[in-house]
This record gives sequence, structure tokens and C-alpha cells, in this order.
Amino acid sequence: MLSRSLRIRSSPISLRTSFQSQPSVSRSLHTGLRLTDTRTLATARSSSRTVSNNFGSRLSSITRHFSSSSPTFENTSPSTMAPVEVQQYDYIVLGGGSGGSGSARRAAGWYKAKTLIVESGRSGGTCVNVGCVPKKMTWNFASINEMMEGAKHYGYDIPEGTKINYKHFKDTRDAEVNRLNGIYERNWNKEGIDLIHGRARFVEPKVIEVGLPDGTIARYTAPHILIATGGRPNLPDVKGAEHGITSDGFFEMEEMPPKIAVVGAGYIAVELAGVMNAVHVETHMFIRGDTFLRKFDPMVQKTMTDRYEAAGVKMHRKHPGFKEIQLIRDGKGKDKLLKLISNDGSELEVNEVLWAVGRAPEVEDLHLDIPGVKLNDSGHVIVDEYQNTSVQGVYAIGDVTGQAELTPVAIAAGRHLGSRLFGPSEFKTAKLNYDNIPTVVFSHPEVGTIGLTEPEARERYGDDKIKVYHTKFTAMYYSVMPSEEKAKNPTEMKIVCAGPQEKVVGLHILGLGVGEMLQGFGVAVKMGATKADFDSCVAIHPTSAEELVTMR
Ligand SMILES: Cc1cc2nc3c(=O)[nH]c(=O)nc-3n(C[C@H](O)[C@H](O)[C@H](O)COP(=O)(O)OP(=O)(O)OC[C@H]3O[C@@H](n4cnc5c(N)ncnc54)[C@H](O)[C@@H]3O)c2cc1C
Ligand SMILES: NC(=O)C1=CN([C@@H]2O[C@H](COP(=O)(O)OP(=O)(O)OC[C@H]3O[C@@H](n4cnc5c(N)ncnc54)[C@H](OP(=O)(O)O)[C@@H]3O)[C@@H](O)[C@H]2O)C=CC1
Ligand SMILES: N[C@@H](CCC(=O)N[C@@H](CSSC[C@H](NC(=O)CC[C@H](N)C(=O)O)C(=O)NCC(=O)O)C(=O)NCC(=O)O)C(=O)O
Repeated sequence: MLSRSLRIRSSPISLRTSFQSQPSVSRSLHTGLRLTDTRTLATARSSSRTVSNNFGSRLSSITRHFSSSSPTFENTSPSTMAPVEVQQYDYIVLGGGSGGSGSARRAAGWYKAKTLIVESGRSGGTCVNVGCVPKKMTWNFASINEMMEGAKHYGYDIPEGTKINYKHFKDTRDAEVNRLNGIYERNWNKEGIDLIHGRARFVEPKVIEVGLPDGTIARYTAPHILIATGGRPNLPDVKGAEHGITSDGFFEMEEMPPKIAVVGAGYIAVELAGVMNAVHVETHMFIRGDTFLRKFDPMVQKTMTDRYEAAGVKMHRKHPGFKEIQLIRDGKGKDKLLKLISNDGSELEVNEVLWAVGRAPEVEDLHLDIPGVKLNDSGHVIVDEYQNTSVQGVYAIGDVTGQAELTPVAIAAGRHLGSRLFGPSEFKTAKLNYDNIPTVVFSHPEVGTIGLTEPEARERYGDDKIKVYHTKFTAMYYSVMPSEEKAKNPTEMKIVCAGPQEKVVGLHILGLGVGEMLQGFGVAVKMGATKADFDSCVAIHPTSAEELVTMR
């Protein structure tokens, strides 16, 4: 539906004309290193590249909303650029998100490395500001409405039309995020980590430069530099796409739109569509395939897509893509009106469009060409199993590497790296094992998964080596509800086993509470549990989880 390349645009806070006539900055460091900067805008722009994404779609990345308060290099005119001293650290961490924070705290807090974090936006990164934290809080908010609707079947007299004060919730959520921003900065401070707010870029292979809020620049060097700059949401190359929002904009909404279109079929699309549907926003999902969550086990794909449809989400399956988004009326919430024109000519008017079509690594104004850090075809930083980039002494972790884009993954990889670089000799080979990472989609209901999907397991081990255990049932919570409600709310589980020992190589669960259920089973799978090990654990009755140890 869209053309075949991913164009990563320079963001508005990338280098502009102030560097065109920038004089050479040449100075000696107390380390004996001599720095030269003769770079011009042309060099800056050359870091903007055209690459293909996994889905063959043409997309452009947009600036994260909270970065608008960041200092920009545009403020830095040549005349204000007095020679700057290059300050020396043991460890420079670019990005104070989950991975950067985790790594810096390990290096400084545990091993006393002199550490600097450079953060261009709000401390805590995506997870705290526009990811896991506000998302999970919103999921809780929506789940309460689902509970209230269920409550009438238990005899509670919940008045029809109970009002939801979204603005109240949004303000409370914002306050919690602000509180966490402060906690992050206080933790860094307690652990002796220096924090600079500004946007970093390389000016020499081991020297980075940061535009400061007062318009000056600062330079820093270290033998170890970590790239932990994360990612940002993509916008598709559709005429008028900018009239819609991404997940960043979702968290800025002051009121829920009465009718929304969600485009995409991954974690974010499914989670945010689920939230809105649960609070009775008319939610349309536009997906390219027949199901969403297409990287998950087929059981999850089918049951969850059907379940969303049964719960009221208007699914537009096999959608051919959009030709144009027209802004009919500017405004907020119900006052905003957009017309979506699809490639097949069909039209739909909605109050908002949420693009959830993947994320791009945040690399383009880092000038990674200066140290020579290599990127892959999707623009992610290439790393080996120890998070080393192609350049000695430069490392990358988290979303910027495109490896399992999850907060605990970024934190764990960052901590291992901190231990490896600055810890005692027993950590010299410390690294994160990326096998069997458990993950939960906070959909309605949740989905949990670890290990291989059934097709992946069949492919890896061969059909004759695979045994699959499967169950689908109505959780007791729904037992008081009419049969059509029960049918709409399945709980489903699949255990994929390999070899004569029936080692559990994949576990896929969906239903109420599975998000909390998976962590413990994840430990078992990580330890190499077999089906017999599962069965040897006595069931906890009555729970949904007990089905996992009693399956036949
Ligand atoms: C809507 C949403 C929901 C999510 N929900 C979950 C969830 O429930 N569970 C889960 O595990 N994961 C979730 N994730 C994913 C999770 O947020 C990321 O995997 C995680 O934040 C990645 O951490 P990171 O350190 O790699 O990057 P980030 O947390 O993105 O941190 C990168 C930081 O670098 C800064 N930066 C960028 N460029 C520069 C520069 N040039 N100079 C200085 N600083 C720079 C950015 O401002 C940012 O603060 C979610 C993501 C989204 C978008
Ligand atoms: N609960 C959690 O732990 C969460 C984790 N995350 C992390 O953040 C990552 C990013 O999330 P997300 O942005 O949802 O990315 P995902 O990679 O999960 O999904 C991207 C989706 O975009 C769809 N897509 C891509 N291009 C287009 C297009 N042009 N038109 C229509 N659809 C398109 C793809 O659909 P198709 O199926 O057709 O290919 C795919 O489903 C996740 O992979 C996850 O690692 C995010 C949120 C929650
Ligand atoms: N898991 C519980 C606890 C939530 C929690 O961990 N809250 C975090 C912030 S939100 S999430 C932000 C995320 N934290 C985590 O993922 C928690 C880390 C885990 N406890 C561990 O030690 O591994 C992160 O990016 N961490 C980077 C870092 O650790 O440096 C916190 O710091 N709370 C302090 C408070 O409330 O007082 C829950 O979901 O309820």
C-alpha cells in the first residue's frame, strides 16, 4: 500500500545553519587528545539516510513531543561559541531512559565510575514519560470501567451512564510521571552521576558535544561511551498524516475523542485501541493483515483479534492503506474532525487518528559517522552479544539497537554492560542472554508469551518432535455472566513442548491476570522446565493459572 523505503527525516532539533559557518574549533585536552571540528551542515545532513524497514513501508520518524523543551544547536551561533574545555569522564551515557539509567547507576553506584548522563528530553526516557508507566496507568483506568460493567452481574447497582472524568485521570497520571522524573534525577544525584540536559552528538570519535540551555556548548570525552538514545514513533508517508497523533500525542490528549481510528497491529495499536474501546470510545482498527499481533502465536492472533471485534472494536482487516487524511475541523476531542480516505476510495470521519505503525531508532543527529558506528538496514545500531558497536569503546543498548524493545531488556543489558566495563574480573564476560524473554501485551484481556510460537517450534525442531497442549475455558470470574458475555471473554493457553522430555519451548496465555502469571512461569521456562516439571507443581485452586499445571 505504501512505497518501499523508510525515510528518516532530520528532526527540527537537528543541526541547522548555525553550523554552516562554524569556525574550526581546535584545542588540546588535558588527556593530550587534540580535537578538531570542521564539520558543516552538509556533514550534518549526510547523516540523514534512506533505509528499508521490515514491512517495506515508507515511513518518516517524528520528533518526540517532550523534546521541544530541549536546548537546540540552533541557539548556538558561531559568535557565542567560545572555545570549550573538554571534560573527562570514565563513562558517558547518551540518553537517560531505562537502559542508560540502568547502566549509569550500575557503573557509578556500584563501581564508582565517573559517569555522565546526557539527556535531551525528560529524565526516565520513553518508559516513564510516554511508554510503560502512563500506558499501564491508562490500562488500569480502563480496566476499572470493565470491572464496573461486570459488577452489575454480581448484583452491584452501578448507575447507567456513570461519568468518567478523563481530565482528572490525565492530571493525576501527569503528576505521577513528574514525580518519577524527580526520583530518577535524585537517584542519579545520590549515586554521584552528573546529568546534562541537552542533545548530544559526536564531534570526534571519543568526544561528544552538547548544546546547553544557555546557548553555549559543552564537550565531554570518555574511554567508554554508551549510546542509549532509544527510539521514536513513525509517521507513515500518507498525505495529511501529520493531522493525526502517535503514542506520544496520545498521552497529551486532554479528553478522549468520541471516535478514533487506530492504524497498526502491534503492541501499541492493540494496547491503546483496547483502552479506548473499554471506555466506550468508538474505536476503529485498521490492520494490513487478517489479524493483529502477527509476530505472536496464531492462537493469540486469532482469539485476540476476534475478541476485540466481539468487544466492539470495528476491525478493518486487510486494509489497503490510506490515500489521504483531511483535516475537516481543527480542535480537541469531539471538536476535531478528520476525514480518512482509503486507497480503495472508502471514507470515514473520525475525531482522531492514532498512528501505531512501529518505531524508529533515535540516531540521526548523533553523527555516528564520526566515530564510524555501523547501522543495519533498519537504521538500528549494530551490536555484538556484549553490546559492543563496530567501534572500540562505543556501546549501544536498548531500543536504539532494535533488540527486544522492552524496558527490562534495556535495563538488564545496561547493568550487565556497566558490570563488564567497571566491575571486578568475574564480570568481564557479563552479558544479557536474549533467549526466552517473557513479554506481556496489556490488551483487554492481557496476553503473555515466552519462547517460540508453535510454527517457530515446528520449524526449529520438526513436526514430529513437537507436542502442543492447549486449553480454552471461561474463567470463574465470568461464571455469573450471560452466555454471550462468557463467549466474548475466553481464557486460552498453549504449552509448546519439544523432544522426548517435552521441554517447554513456548508458552502462550491470554485472559484475566495473565500479565502477573507469566513472570513465575518465565523463571521455570528459563530453567529449562519440562511439561512433567509443570505437572509436578500442585495446582492452586481456583485460579486460571492452575490450568497450566494440569493440562492434558
Ligand atoms: C507506548 C509505549 C508503551 C510501552 N510499554 C511498555 C511496557 O509495558 N513494557 C515494556 O517493557 N516496554 C514498554 N515499552 C517499550 C519501552 O518503553 C522501551 O523499550 C524502553 O523505554 C527503551 O529504553 P531505552 O533506554 O532504550 O530508550 P528510551 O527509554 O527511549 O531512552 C532514550 C533517551 O535518550 C534520549 N535521547 C535521544 N537522543 C538523544 C541525544 N542525541 N542526546 C541526549 N539524549 C538523547 C531521549 O530523550 C530518551 O530519554 C513501551 C513503549 C511505548 C512507546
Ligand atoms: N507491553 C509492552 O511490553 C509494550 C512494548 N512495546 C515495545 O515497543 C515496540 C514498538 O511498538 P509498536 O510501535 O506497536 O511496534 P510493533 O513492532 O509491535 O508493531 C508495529 C506494527 O505496525 C504495523 N505497520 C507497520 N507499517 C505499517 C503501515 N504502513 N500501515 C499499517 N500498519 C503498519 C505492523 O503491522 P503488520 O502486522 O501488518 O506488519 C506492526 O503490527 C514493540 O515492538 C515492543 O517491543 C510497546 C508497547 C507495549
Ligand atoms: N514493578 C512494580 C514497581 C514499579 C516501579 O518499578 N516503579 C519505578 C518507576 S516506573 S518504571 C521505570 C523503570 N523501572 C523499572 O523497570 C523497575 C526496575 C526494577 N525494579 C529493577 O530493579 O530491575 C526504569 O526505566 N528504570 C531505570 C532504572 O532502574 O535506572 C520506580 O522507580 N518507582 C520509584 C517509586 O515509585 O518510588 C509495579 O509495576 O508496580
